[in-house]
Amino acid sequence: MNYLNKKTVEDIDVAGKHVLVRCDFNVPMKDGVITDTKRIVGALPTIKYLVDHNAKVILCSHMGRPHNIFNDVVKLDKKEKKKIDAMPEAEQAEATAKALEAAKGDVKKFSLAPVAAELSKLLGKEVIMAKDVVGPDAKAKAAALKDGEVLMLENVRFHAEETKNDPDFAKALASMAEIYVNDAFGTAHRAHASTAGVADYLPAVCGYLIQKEISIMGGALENPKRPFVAILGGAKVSDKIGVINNLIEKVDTLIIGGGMAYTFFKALGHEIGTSICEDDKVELAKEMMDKAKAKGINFLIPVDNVVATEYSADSEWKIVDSDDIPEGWMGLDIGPKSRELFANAVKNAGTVVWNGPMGVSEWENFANGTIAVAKAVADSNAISIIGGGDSAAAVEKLGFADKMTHISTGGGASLEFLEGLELPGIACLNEK
Ligand SMILES: Nc1ncnc2c1ncn2[C@@H]1O[C@H](COP(=O)(O)OP(=O)(O)O)[C@@H](O)[C@H]1O
Ligand SMILES: O=C(OP(=O)(O)O)[C@H](O)COP(=O)(O)O
Repeated sequence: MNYLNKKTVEDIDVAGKHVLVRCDFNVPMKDGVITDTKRIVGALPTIKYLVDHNAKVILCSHMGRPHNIFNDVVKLDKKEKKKIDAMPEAEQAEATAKALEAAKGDVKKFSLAPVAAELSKLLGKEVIMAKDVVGPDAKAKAAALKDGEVLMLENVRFHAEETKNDPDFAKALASMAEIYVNDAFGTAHRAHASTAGVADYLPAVCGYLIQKEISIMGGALENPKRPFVAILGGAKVSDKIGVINNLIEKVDTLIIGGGMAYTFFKALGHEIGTSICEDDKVELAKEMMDKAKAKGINFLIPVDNVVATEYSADSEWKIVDSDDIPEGWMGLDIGPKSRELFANAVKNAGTVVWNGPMGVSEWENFANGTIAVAKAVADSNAISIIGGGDSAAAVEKLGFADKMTHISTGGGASLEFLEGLELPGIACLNEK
C-alpha cells in the first residue's frame, strides 16, 4: 500500500484554526500509572508542530475497550460473560447483576486524564482536560481555546457510536474543528468515527508519527535494501498467515520461530510432543514451504529447541533437535544451534523486519532465543524494523531499543501494514 502521497500537517495552514488530532493514547496502565509512554512520546512531534504554528489543538483518542457510559448502557466484558455463561443457571442472574455493578465502577480506569497529565509534563505546558467527548464541557472548552493551547477530549470509546463509525458521532467530532489530523498509527487499522469517519467532514491530513511509520515500513516493503530478512514468531500461524503470504513475495530469507514453528515441524512429519500446533494449518504450512522453495527463498525454521515438561516458567527443560522432540515435552524456545543459524542470517542483512518472539520470552528460561535474535538484529548494520506488540516489548526490556531503526507503535496495525492490507485510518486522508 503506497501512502506516501498523503497530505501532512505541513501541507495545510493550521494557524488560528481548531485542529482535531486523533492520537493513539491507548497506553498500558497499572493502578492508575502509565507503564509505557512510547505512544505519548511518539505523538509529540505533531502536537509540538501544531502548538508552534498557533493551532488550537483538540486531541482525541480511545483508551482500552470500555462500555458505552454516556448512553447509560453497561455491557459485560466478553470474558466475564463467558465465565458467567459457564456457571450453573441458578447463579447466573446474581453474578450478572454483580458484574454489571462492578463494570459501572470500572469506567474511571478508562479516562484519558492520566494521559493529559503525562502529556502536559512532556510538553511543558498545560493540557486542558474535557469531562466529555462531544458534550457541553468539550464543546465549551474547545470554543474557548486560544492559539497554541491544547485540549484533550475524553475517551472516544465512551460512546458506542465510535467503533460503529456512526456518521452523526463523526459529524459531532468534526463540528468542533476545521482540520482533522490523524496521527494514531496504532489504531489506523480501525475504521472508526474518530479514525476514519471524521475525514468525510473535514480536510484530513496525517501527522508525523503516521508519516514516519509508513515511510519506514513502506520503504522496506517497496524498495528494501537487500538481503531482506523477515523474522516471524509468536504463538500462532493463523495470526501471521497474511504477513507470511505478503512477505514471501518480497524477502530473500524468511525465518520462522516461536510457537508457530511447530505447525511447520508437523508439516515436515516431525513428532512435536505437546508443543502448540494448529492442526488445521499444517497443510498451509506445507504450501508455504513449497512456495518458498519454488521462489528460491532461504526458508529457515529452528533446528533445535528448548523443550519443557509443562507450560510453566519453572518447568524442567532440556535441549533437543527438531526431529527429536520426545513424547510429553513441549517446545517453548529455539535452541542454541537455531540461535546461531538465525543470527548468521541476520548478520549481513540489508533490511530486517521482525514480528513475534522466538519463544515464551516472558519466562527467563525460555527467553534466550528472543534475546539472541534481538542482539543479532541490534548488532547488524541492517535497517531494522520491529513490529509492535510482544517483540517490541522484548526489544525494549532487553535494552536494544536504541539500536533499532524503527519500533512500530502499532501491534495489529503494523501486522496489517506488513500484510499489505489497506489501513482505513490512512486511506481516508487527502492526497497531495
Ligand atoms: N513455543 C511457544 N509456545 C507457546 N507460546 C509461545 C511460544 N513462543 C512464543 N509464544 C507466545 O507467543 C506470544 C506472542 O505472540 P504474538 O502475540 O503473535 O507476538 P507479537 O505481539 O510480537 O505479534 C507470547 O505470549 C509468547 O509467550
Ligand atoms: O493497542 C492497540 O492495538 P495493539 O495492541 O494491536 O497495538 C490499539 O490502540 C488498537 O486498540 P484496539 O485493538 O482496541 O482497537
